[in-house]
Amino acid sequence: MHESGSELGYTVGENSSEYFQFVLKPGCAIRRWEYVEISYPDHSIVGRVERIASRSDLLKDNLGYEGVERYVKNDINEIVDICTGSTLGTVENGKLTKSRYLIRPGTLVKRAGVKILTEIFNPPEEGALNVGTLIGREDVRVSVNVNGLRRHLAIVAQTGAGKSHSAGVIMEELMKKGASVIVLDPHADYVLMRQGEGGRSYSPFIRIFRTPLSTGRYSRDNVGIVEDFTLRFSDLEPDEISDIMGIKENWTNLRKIVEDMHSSMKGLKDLEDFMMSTEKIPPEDRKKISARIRFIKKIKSIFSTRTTGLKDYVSPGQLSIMDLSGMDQYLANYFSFRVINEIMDAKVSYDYEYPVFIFIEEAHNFIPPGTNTKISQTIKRIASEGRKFGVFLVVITQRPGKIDQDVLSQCNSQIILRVTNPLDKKALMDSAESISDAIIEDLSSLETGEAILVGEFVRIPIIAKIRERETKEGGGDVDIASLLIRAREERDRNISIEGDRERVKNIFGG
Ligand SMILES: Nc1ncnc2c1ncn2[C@@H]1O[C@H](COP(=O)(O)OP(=O)(O)OP(=O)(O)O)[C@@H](O)[C@H]1O
Repeated sequence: MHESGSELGYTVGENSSEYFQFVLKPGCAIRRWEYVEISYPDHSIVGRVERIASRSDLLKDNLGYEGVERYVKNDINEIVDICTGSTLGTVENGKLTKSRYLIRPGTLVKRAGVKILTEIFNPPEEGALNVGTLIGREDVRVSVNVNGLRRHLAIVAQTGAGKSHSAGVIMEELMKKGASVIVLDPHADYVLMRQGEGGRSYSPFIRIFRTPLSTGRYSRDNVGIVEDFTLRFSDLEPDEISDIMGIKENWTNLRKIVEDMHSSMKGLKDLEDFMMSTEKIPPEDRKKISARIRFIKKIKSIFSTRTTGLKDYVSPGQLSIMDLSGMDQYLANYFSFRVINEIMDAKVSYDYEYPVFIFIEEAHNFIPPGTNTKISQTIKRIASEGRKFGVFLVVITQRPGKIDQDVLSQCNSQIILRVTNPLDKKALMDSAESISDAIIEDLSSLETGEAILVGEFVRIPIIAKIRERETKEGGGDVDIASLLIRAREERDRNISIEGDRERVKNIFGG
């Protein structure tokens, strides 16, 4: 790392309050996105290097190899390195404001110091969530402000770029602050969070719920205590029974039959009663509903003597992970709807005082554009009204182009990791004014774990390296090479066992 505060060069040519360019001091190395500082007696202007170019007026492209070699061998060096920077703002009395000062040619540019960068990117605020460090400046921590999550957060990137990792970091920080957090986890990416050295300190605050229908990507031995998310049949409305039976919302005939069966039931109304009630409906209806009845019988393990409720999964400082792995999407939708609808009801009626954060992994599967399912309606409602009641979304997706655009544009803060697909870039660009052309251009060149943070939770767009996780990750990339070594070893073991058997057979016969 280069010394902070060291001289880098002087401004040249035309400069403005937004952009400036400087000629680099010989021997100085600089990288794109590095932070620089122009100091005046009463304020400092902080900028970021956006472009680096090197120019020679002598070494023209028509010179030919020998010509260039002659200059180089005679040490004729008149190469000029020009850096173009954009101003991030002016720091005056420790406060960052938009820069309106003129930068004149011939002004000294220095590498930005730790102090000034820390003032900007990691201000000492109660609501600061520590998410990582500045790219190229591991000595400068970056935090985002929890109050900026008031208008929801989107975490967007192509697969493998670090969405779940980043979401886990935000969850850890929220737990430190005592937030109530719910995670809808269709691929069991978060169920190992209680494991590992760091995870153990969080484990008293993490509960994992799994419906008996979730296949569970990791066994209970790996995950530890997992609580069943169950339903008591008698707590269900006819509409919910239809949802569970996989009867679509517009299949009104079948829904009506379920309603008739439900209203013909007497007494306890458990699943057995419900199935018996097919006897009380006309034979043609019985025929129509028979396949769905067979289906609900197959999934009867989700029913129990108790419905898992709000008090189980919402509590101050608790992170509740809903492991939905292996479930059909419509059942995942039903359970997710149940959970977030109950949260919204409790918040609207002021039954739960504290803010609740709902993380939705693979959000494009819950709210694809143009759908009007109960889960999508509820998510849309939270996106537009949640902030009034203290319910905040963290929407995680690899397909910003394949998610309801209203919900995406209600997410006023965004963590964007590597994205290369042009359609997804366009969707991002359309979703927020704060995402400029320059940001979109940079998205393809981000490394795994590098992110652009934009919107209400930061003062200015930041390019950061998201910090290491303290809790254990699930669902990371598999190391194919080491797995193949194990596969070869197993194959060779099998071959040698076979060989031994063969030899024994030859010695003893048969
Ligand atoms: N900031 C980071 N620091 C270190 N490693 C990281 C970071 N971000 C991601 N990784 C690693 O990169 C791999 C992919 O990350 P992750 O699973 O979070 O990606 P993803 O975008 O959620 O992928 P998918 O869409 O497939 O779920 C993981 O092995 C993870 O540990």
